[in-house]
Amino acid sequence: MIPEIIFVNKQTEFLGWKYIVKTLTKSFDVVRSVKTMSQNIYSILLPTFNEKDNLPIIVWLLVKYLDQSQLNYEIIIIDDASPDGTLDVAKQLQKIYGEKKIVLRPREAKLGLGTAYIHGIKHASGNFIIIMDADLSHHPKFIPEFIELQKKENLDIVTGTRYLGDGGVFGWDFKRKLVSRGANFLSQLLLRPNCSDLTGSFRLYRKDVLQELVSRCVSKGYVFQMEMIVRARELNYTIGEIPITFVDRVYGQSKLGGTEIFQFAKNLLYLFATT
Ligand SMILES: Nc1nc2c(ncn2[C@@H]2O[C@H](COP(=O)(O)OP(=O)(O)O[C@H]3O[C@H](CO)[C@@H](O)[C@H](O)[C@@H]3O)[C@@H](O)[C@H]2O)c(=O)[nH]1
Ligand SMILES: [Mg+2]
Repeated sequence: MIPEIIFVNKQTEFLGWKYIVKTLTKSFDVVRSVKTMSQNIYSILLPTFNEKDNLPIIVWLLVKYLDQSQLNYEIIIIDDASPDGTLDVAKQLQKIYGEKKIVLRPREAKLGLGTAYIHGIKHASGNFIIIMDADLSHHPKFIPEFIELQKKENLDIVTGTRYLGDGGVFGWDFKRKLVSRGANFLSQLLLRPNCSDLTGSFRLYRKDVLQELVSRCVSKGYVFQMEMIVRARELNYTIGEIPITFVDRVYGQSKLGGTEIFQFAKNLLYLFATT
């Protein structure tokens, strides 16, 4: 009789512990998921046109640096019917990393960089948006720095700058450097935006701020970047700057041509006259 009672007691004791462990594990899970839910979500927009060789590398680097920083994120690829098969590569990446991490939002034709961003924003589920080039000119290692500055100063926008501190440009020929410097100099002179790199396109925005800016922007091409900062200043949004290194692409070609430069000059004068 006595050994039986001891056995029953031992069994209830064991079941009791099992119950406590189970309940604790459940509560930890709840705490963990509440913590993740309250975290920010970052939507990274990658516009692509003929980037089949660059896309796998940039995605790998993004996953590496964002996972390392334990961030919640999604990568939205906006491909404009690239003839080199970029979309097929993007589909393979989606199979590898999953549909939650890699979101595909292709378009039927090459409709321009500015509208590619607008298209991406419509499908973004994050409360912060990161805009960057897909050709490895913008290194994902800078993203955690953008986020840290945004959090520290509670900023609306953080923009990468090639023209402050340790920032710089590598691999461009003299002509391209002149175009970039010239565009920045003229914009600074005419618009006085109080931002050192107006034409750069590596940026972090609060989503609602970006939506507001986009609704006020008239530019469609590369000049879109400059207009966003000018409009942000108009609306008194706060902007921080992080020095970045911009390295010219290894694979493929730049899509910036004479038409884009002409558009830039036209829109610069328009902004000068209207703001
Ligand atoms: N979807 C889509 N993507 C495009 C298009 N045009 C360009 N892209 C993508 O946009 C990114 C930048 O294009 P590049 O052609 O590599 O630009 P860049 O000459 O290197 O110019 C860079 O520097 C300029 C400042 O000096 C920036 O103004 C510009 O945004 C970009 O960062 C790349 O990922 C490219 O595939 C388009 O029409 N549609
Ligand atoms: Mg480029």
